[in-house]
Amino acid sequence: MPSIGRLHVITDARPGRDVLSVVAAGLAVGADTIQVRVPDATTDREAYGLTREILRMCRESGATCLVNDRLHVALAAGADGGHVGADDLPVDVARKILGPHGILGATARDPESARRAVADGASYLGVGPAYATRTKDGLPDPIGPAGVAAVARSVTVPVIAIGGVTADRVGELTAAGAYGVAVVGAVSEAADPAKVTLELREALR
Ligand SMILES: Cc1ncc(COP(=O)(O)OP(=O)(O)O)c(N)n1
Ligand SMILES: Cc1ncsc1CCOP(=O)(O)O
Ligand SMILES: [Mg+2]
Repeated sequence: MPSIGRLHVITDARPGRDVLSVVAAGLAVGADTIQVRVPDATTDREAYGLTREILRMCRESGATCLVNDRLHVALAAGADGGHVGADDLPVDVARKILGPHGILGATARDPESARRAVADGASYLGVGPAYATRTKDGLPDPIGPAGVAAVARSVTVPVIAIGGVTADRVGELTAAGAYGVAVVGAVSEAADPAKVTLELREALR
């Protein structure tokens, strides 16, 4: 049975990123969950192919493979689940599609939406943006560790903090009640993605 994991490396959907080499580097040093997140312009055919390759890498490493937004691709590829936010299928509908055993992440930034997402079938919550981030445009203001704590107090499912996460910030996020973290830029922008992933892994101990 795949686990939700504590160190989620999310593929960088920005142009010019070497996604597979970053995934390989992260898996080699302990990333326990990979989330496949692609540009909106990516075709389903391309998303499926990428997911199948990343799933193969995850199976070799014993890591969990999730797909962002496109649950049909997750199902078609045989991934372990998916992640939905405000612009994606509603959580209750996503749960119906994934079935009772799939891992379903949902984005939440306050206790009310967090409780609703869990009631609707979320297995874990992606909570943030915890800090400012350049990776995704149009986000609301960061909620900080205090905002993560408010959500973590309100639910019993794992909280994965996301948004501007770096190794030096992991301690305050786990102290706030986060079970784990999700990272894009700190790993994908690193000269040595494996080194940064290892630092994140160590910070989660
Ligand atoms: C672990 C995790 N948390 C939050 C998100 C954000 O998902 P969403 O709000 O659907 O935004 P997009 O990622 O689809 O742009 C996530 N992907 N993973
Ligand atoms: C997809 C998403 N949702 C909230 S923040 C974010 C991007 C996180 O990227 P980074 O780890 O580089 O801040
Ligand atoms: Mg989404």
